[in-house]
Amino acid sequence: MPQPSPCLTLRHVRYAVGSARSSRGLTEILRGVDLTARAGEVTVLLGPNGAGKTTTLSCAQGLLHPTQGSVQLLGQDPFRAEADLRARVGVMLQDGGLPQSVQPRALLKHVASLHQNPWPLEDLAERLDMQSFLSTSIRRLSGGQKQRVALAASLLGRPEVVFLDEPTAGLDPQSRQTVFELISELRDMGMGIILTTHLLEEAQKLADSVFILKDGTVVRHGTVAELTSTAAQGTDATADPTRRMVFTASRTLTRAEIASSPLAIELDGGASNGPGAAWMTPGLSGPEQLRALAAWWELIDMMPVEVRMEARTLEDVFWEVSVS
Ligand SMILES: Nc1ncnc2c1ncn2[C@@H]1O[C@H](COP(=O)(O)OP(=O)(O)OP(=O)(O)O)[C@@H](O)[C@H]1O
Repeated sequence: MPQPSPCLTLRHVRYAVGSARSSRGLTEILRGVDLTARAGEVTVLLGPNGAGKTTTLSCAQGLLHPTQGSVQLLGQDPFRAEADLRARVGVMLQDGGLPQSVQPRALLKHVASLHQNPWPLEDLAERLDMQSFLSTSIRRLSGGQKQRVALAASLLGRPEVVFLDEPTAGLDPQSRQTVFELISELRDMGMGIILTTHLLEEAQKLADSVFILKDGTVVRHGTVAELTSTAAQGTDATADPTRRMVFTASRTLTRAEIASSPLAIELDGGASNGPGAAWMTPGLSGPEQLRALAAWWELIDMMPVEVRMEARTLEDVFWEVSVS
């Protein structure tokens, strides 16, 4: 099947702040970002705090001009584009960007009036379960309610591309599910959706394409299946990259014990060493490695509370990238 056309491309985008002449010099925030997002797909940007996600989105939206490299958004340079491009692109403002004294209904009506073929307000409000607070001033809304107002404002113009910076931050599980469903539907309607999130489970469910940033560059990219089936760095070449084993320790492991493990082990998902901590080993090639681990448990006199095999997830890939 032919790939859908790109709605956004970033080629070798560099962005620096400061001045070569000042004592502090130039600080490079983006160090050559390459990224392609396609119409009818959800493209997710992941990365630890400070990786450069927001700066990448700002360059993609034309809010910042790259120091080097090029950006094409719907075939145009967004930094120099005219108003017609703005009407085709939706951007979700963070809470601080919403006018606080206005009611959502008035704000959304105003936004709708700026577009030729807006989404009917009542319909969108119903989809996002917003009817009960359309007439409450934004200042008095909860964080999750404000989040939905911002999302609705970005979608009202039926944009071809929408940028969503952490669209489900602060939402309860039910509202999060509502937003997931809406995003999936918009994708199926052909919208290009570019989003950042710290919720890796959400990224795994929604993403057609994932870009993991670290220190201002893309360190991994691909579909979730591609990322989770690529062997982790430092893994035995014979290991199955799609599987990992997790065991829950009954007590704290000493440094010497960890170093004596026959397979590299890491605390799972940022857990801390202690009783009940989950340790994982990425990729097991066969039962002989499990036997070696069991022999090690016997040697250090530690019987795990739980042992399980799991499919490798996007979260595993994220942690591998974050600690490497
Ligand atoms: N104008 C600026 N001047 C100096 N440093 C900046 C500027 N803008 C961003 N930075 C730095 O660049 C790095 C990347 O910032 P950015 O906001 O793009 O990261 P992020 O991946 O979105 O992080 P988070 O997940 O915390 O939102 C950070 O270390 C930030 O402090």
